Amino acid sequence: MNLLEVRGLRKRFGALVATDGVDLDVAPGEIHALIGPNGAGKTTLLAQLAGELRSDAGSTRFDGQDLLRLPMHARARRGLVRSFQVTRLFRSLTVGEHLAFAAQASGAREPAPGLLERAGLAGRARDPVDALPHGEQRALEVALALACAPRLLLLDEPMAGLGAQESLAMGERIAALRGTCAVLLIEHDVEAVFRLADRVSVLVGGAILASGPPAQVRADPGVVAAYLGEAET
Ligand SMILES: Nc1ncnc2c1ncn2[C@@H]1O[C@H](COP(=O)(O)OP(=O)(O)OP(=O)(O)O)[C@@H](O)[C@H]1O
Repeated sequence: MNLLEVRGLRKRFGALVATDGVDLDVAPGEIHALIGPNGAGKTTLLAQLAGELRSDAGSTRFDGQDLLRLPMHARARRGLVRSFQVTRLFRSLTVGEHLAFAAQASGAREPAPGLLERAGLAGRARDPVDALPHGEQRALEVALALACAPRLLLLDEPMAGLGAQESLAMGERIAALRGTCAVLLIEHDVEAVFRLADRVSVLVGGAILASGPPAQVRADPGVVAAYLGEAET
């Protein structure tokens, strides 16, 4: 059974149809990448799934349960967790304090053992977030989401703004989650996506153009014409 099943999802902003009847499946433990041109509706779709934006029509089932009326925090408690940028407000708190808050907010008493190591932040628990280099702040964002014990982690461009080395390290950390929690990630770095993902879905004009294993999607003439031709040159 799929962990996430999205059917006919729609979202309109005035006259603009941002999400135009999206069907999407995410299997337990898989790494699923959502790619597509700028303005295709990727962030909007992620916000709808997280419960941050209300959908106009369609259904979203998570672990067999209809999410329609569930607000964001209730979705997070069921294991559908979106990562957010570390806010400026709390930058003087330590890495350990951030993780403790995130764990408590999700109903756990403390962060799972080994979380810092899994996030690539071993030895950083007592450091203020201010002191972390950019790559480690992005790693902390993933760690905060992991502290909420996700079964499906939603990541919006986790490699954006990272250098080549940091980007590779982030990819390895995401790959290490395979099988323990599912990941749905938006990413513009096409090479990273095709290395990392078990399945890739391509969103164009608010609708899914293709979905399948990376090699199949990469060879799809419709995908090449609509996105990859441009993204890979
Ligand atoms: N709150 C909003 N109000 C009005 N229009 C919006 C709003 N949010 C997004 N849009 C529009 O919806 C469309 C989809 O935007 P979205 O940010 O979801 O695309 P995206 O695929 O994530 O793009 P990018 O890759 O550039 O981040 C765009 O035309 C955008 O301008």
